[in-house]
Amino acid sequence: MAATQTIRLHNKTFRLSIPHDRLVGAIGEVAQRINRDYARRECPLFLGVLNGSFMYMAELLQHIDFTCEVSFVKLASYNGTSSTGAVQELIGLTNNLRGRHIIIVEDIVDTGGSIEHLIRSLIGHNPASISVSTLLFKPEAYKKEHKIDYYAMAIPDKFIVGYGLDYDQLGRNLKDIYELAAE
Ligand SMILES: O=P(O)(O)OC[C@H]1O[C@H](OP(=O)(O)OP(=O)(O)O)[C@H](O)[C@@H]1O
Ligand code: HPA
Repeated sequence: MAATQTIRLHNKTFRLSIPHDRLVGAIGEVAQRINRDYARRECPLFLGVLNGSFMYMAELLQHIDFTCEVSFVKLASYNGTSSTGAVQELIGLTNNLRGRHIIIVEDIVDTGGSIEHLIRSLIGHNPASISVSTLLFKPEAYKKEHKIDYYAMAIPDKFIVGYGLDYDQLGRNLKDIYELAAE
């Protein structure tokens, strides 16, 4: 069924930006790169960042062909459509990370504040390696130095929802990605 062209969430209108089949195609391609790079590493750990990463994680892992573990942590930094700048504490980490190869799984890297905070916390656990995988990357908004190793798609600096991403908690269930329409 064709995707709806515009939707309303709370008081805002969003228009269709990236249809589901393009997301899935791009995830398949990035998964093949991860498969090549990690084929010889001992049981890598995919570490998803909740809430937004759940859809990307579910699709990505169906394309991963090496033995791996999966876990999730939580950070929260956003209110409404702009960053509060205050990244909160990392919660939910129960794995022993010493000597592990960690692949962080994010729905979006925007300013980079969240992954910078997460990477700093993870380094303290002495993992063997850390890489970043994200469904979407906003290069024009990115303010940090850490390399974004695996991104399925680079997108313009516009607020988006769908496929795990929310506007004030709504829109995460949408199959497609929508961008905020000018009022
Ligand atoms: O690169 P940044 O500017 O830090 O933005 C990216 C982060 O913001 C969103 O999380 P949010 O804190 O909104 O939590 P959520 O996943 O529960 O929506 C998103 O899931 C990333 O984790
Ligand atoms: O564009 C976005 N949409 C939803 N959540 C986000 N978190 C960072 N950037 C975004």
